[in-house]
Amino acid sequence: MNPSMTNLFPFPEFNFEKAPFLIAGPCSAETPEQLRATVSELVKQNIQLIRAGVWKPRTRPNGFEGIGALALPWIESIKKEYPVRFAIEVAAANHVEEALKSGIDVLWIGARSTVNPFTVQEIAESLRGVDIPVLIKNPVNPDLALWLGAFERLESVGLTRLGAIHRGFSNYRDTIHRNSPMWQIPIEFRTIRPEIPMINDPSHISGKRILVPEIAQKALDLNFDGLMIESHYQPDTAWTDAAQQLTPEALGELIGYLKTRKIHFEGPDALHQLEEIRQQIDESDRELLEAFARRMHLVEKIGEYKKANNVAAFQRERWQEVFQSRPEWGRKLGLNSEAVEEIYRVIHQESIRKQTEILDK
Ligand SMILES: O=C(O)C(=O)C[C@]1(C(=O)O)C=C[C@@H](O)C=C1
Repeated sequence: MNPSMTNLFPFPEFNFEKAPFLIAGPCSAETPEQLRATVSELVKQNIQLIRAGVWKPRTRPNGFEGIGALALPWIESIKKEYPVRFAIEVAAANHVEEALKSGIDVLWIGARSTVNPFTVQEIAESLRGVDIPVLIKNPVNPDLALWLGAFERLESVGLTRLGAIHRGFSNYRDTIHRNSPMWQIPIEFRTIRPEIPMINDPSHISGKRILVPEIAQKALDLNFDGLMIESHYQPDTAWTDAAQQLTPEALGELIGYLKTRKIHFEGPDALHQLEEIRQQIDESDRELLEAFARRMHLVEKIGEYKKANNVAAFQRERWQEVFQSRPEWGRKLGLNSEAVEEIYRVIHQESIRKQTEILDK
């Protein structure tokens, strides 16, 4: 368990030992009955932090845009009945004001707000001097700097209890996922800000309940600190995101079979073996780089030859030949041909950079 989770959620009753830490609840608060029924079932699954959308940013107008502040008294009364805390989304200063007045425990900034520095700044200003956990979803577009920038804006007004939510990135057309996970972005985020807990939202990435388990498991394989999963007592009747919500019972089953991973290897034998394999990796990386340097040397040689003969750096036909054959060579060696393609894209970029440098010298 990441110790910074206890800093993020300084609630003594929260049980972080029972990994993964879960936030669950309906996409939207719809009616007092729906919210109460969902919470009463989630409590049976040991959920301690309930999510519920109160103000809903919708892509198109005239849809259900959330109950708004009218749902806040429902939350207050449910909190008196059940041992739960609530997290809601805020997208403007007046949302923050209403949420704080109603004793909401945790706020989150949605993907459509993170994308807009004015909105994030407005929310930050409205939170100056307030000590409350705030979770920041990744922006809808795959822009790591924008995501990091939102944290900096909240930190600059003195907020210290911050967490990140990875909810995936928008697609132009429908793909298998509603939002592409682009796992490398949260990985890079955690390399830069390792102290910030990272929560995965498999519901918004998958968009379909059937895909929620594999995304949730992948997040745990990557050692995410928690999961935020949409759950509704009658998902098929949900007013928003009906396809991706799980019943509390299905959520309980999912929790039962998700596997959490240890952060590190344990015991001298395991460590010794790991060390040995890592030494072999160091060795093959050296060989790889030597091969790359040899290749670049040949590319430079062709570059000089191109300069002497006044020939363009980019040679489409030869490049197509290389680009088509190498993934196939890789595949025969048991490698993932898409990864080989990716590597050759980068290699070609570097060849072109080097040769244009030579041509323009
Ligand atoms: O074959 C060439 O002309 C090269 O310069 C080598 C190379 C490569 O990296 O393989 C680089 C640039 C060209 O567009 C095609 C291929």
